[in-house]
Amino acid sequence: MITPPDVLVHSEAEARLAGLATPPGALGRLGEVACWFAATQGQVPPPALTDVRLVIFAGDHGVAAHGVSAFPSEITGAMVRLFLAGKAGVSALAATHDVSVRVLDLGVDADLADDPAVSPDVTARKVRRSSGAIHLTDALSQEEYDRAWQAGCDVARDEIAAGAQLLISGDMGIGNTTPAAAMVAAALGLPAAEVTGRGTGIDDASWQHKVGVVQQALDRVGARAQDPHETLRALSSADLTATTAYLVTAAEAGVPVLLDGMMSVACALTAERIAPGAAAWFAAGHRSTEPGQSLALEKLGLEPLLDLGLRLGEGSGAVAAVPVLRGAVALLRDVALLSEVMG
Ligand SMILES: Cc1cc2ncn([C@H]3O[C@H](COP(=O)(O)O)[C@@H](O)[C@H]3O)c2cc1C
Ligand SMILES: O=C(O)c1cccnc1
Repeated sequence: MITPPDVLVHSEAEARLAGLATPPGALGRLGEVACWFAATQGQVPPPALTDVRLVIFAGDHGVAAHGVSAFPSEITGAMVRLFLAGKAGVSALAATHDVSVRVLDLGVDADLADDPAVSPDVTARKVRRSSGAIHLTDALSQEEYDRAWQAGCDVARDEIAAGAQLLISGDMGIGNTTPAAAMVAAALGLPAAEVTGRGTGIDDASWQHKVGVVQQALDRVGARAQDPHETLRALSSADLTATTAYLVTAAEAGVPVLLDGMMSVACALTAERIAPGAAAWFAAGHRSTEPGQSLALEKLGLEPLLDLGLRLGEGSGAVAAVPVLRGAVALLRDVALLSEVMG
């Protein structure tokens, strides 16, 4: 069981919120998320939110070759290069909101280590080239699983040691909404049709096919999906396993996480299965268009800060929510108390 954020500090934060020179409740969800952040920092008023770190977990998925995505796997490696060049969607948001970006290749099909523009720390923890096609075979061997898990733990510890006040997980991997859907179905005991979305934008016929693939994966794994580690090994991938380990490690270390879309939240749901109580350290950045993401958030008891119709991934929805959280923290820190104003 994970130790939750400090309950006494949370009450103290609520008392300060109630005393601010604002009508009671006027700050709505901003007030709630500010109190949550204060509790994670163990301090009222909380420190200003300055050090926010995004780690993008990249990897390819064997299932992508089976008609589940609108795009080919070659995009994954190309996007990793674009993150490193600071030119992807999430790069623009992260630069605007002062969020650092680190990219980790756990299982990209392309051999990025050959590229002089890719620094060795990006590829140092690579587990394999492309995880297994989950409807036909387990995503990872036990040995690969252990290495992916360790990589996620290590990168979280690294970012925490470097001063992270808040962590974000991002994803890059064509086809990854398929394993993420399988992870949510396994956790919630739901059929594939309820959790499967359109990912990069597939048509009706491809969606029907994708539902069949997710269901085939669930049927193949059977009762093994009752175990969260087996769920990851059989139904996820190197990148999603590392993401889950990163989230568990953050919660164990008492560092809060702002969750992103389908992949981030599927991993958060799995992290909660592995380490009950972990979700108390998570806040939801945004609501994605993937149905499985909303179902998983509901199960975790998390209400997203933003609902913008985003379906990009990369950590973009969480990074877009950083200024909202920063503003909430500033309100709890910097607004005068009504008692002071009234003398
Ligand atoms: C150019 C491009 C950039 C992306 N950035 C994130 N994704 C997102 O889309 C993919 C998941 O959707 P699906 O399961 O349908 O393949 C992942 O790579 C995810 O990170 C992208 C996808 C594309 C095409
Ligand atoms: O929910 C997401 O993050 C998402 C949705 C579609 C494609 N890529 C990511």
